[in-house]
Amino acid sequence: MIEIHNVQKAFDGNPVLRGITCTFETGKCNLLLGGSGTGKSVLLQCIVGLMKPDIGSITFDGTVFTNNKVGVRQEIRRKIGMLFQGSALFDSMTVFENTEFPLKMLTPEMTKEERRDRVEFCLKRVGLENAGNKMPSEISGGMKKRVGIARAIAPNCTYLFCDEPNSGLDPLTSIKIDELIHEITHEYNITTVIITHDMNSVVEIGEHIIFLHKGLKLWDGNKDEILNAQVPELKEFIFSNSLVRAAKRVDDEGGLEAILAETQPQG
Ligand SMILES: Nc1ncnc2c1ncn2[C@@H]1O[C@H](COP(=O)(O)OP(=O)(O)OP(=O)(O)O)[C@@H](O)[C@H]1O
Repeated sequence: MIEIHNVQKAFDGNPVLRGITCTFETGKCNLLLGGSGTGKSVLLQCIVGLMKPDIGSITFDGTVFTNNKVGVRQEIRRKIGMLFQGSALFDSMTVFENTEFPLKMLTPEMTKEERRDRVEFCLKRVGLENAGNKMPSEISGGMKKRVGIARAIAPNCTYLFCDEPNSGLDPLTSIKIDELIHEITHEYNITTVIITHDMNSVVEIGEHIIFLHKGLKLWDGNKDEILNAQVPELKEFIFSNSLVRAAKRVDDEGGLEAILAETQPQG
């Protein structure tokens, strides 16, 4: 479990995080949801230690990360896997080498054979058992995300952070990537945090959702509760999504058949 307590961050006097308190639960997909510029990436960077909050604390499974000794912070960092927005693969390395990279960095005690076994296991787990020799330029966007996931879990991460894992993917591939992240989270009991503004992900894998708006947490709950949330900013966010609007219209206007009948060309 990751506990965030009263985290505040400002740039040049402009507050971006205005006292965020929330928890990310173990073994669940925790979605950090919100529109552009609401502070999701800044919060993520504070959590993984790339940025320092001005005020507040961040605790990983009972160990305080903020302002703790370098050794303690490094130990926590080693348990963090990151799936970056653009996958961030090394173009000059094969899929196998990309996946092996964090093992070389973080677990120098592993032998070459142990690393190979682990990489092969992870690539198989994400459905890329035959792609190890390919270069990033030779694979699709969805495959790149899969390599990113394999690389993140290779060192047996306890915490997995995914920055907009669906960006640049078609809807079907997005669902598959969401499903994979969900399966892995449950299989290995990982605390997964996913930055998103994708309502499809909310519906598919939103086991715990934290809604940010202008640097404040305005709501948290799960996918079954979100459509009934009585927070105007959240409602506005949800219903700005065209699919949700369409679904609501189907509901309001007596089903899809009625809408289709109404929109059929006459004569
Ligand atoms: N290093 C920085 N220096 C100054 N301002 C920053 C910095 N990083 C972020 N900001 C500002 O903080 C605000 C929140 O940015 P952030 O990237 O966290 O938004 P976001 O919710 O992740 O948006 P998006 O979904 O568009 O990525 C923005 O106004 C941004 O310009």
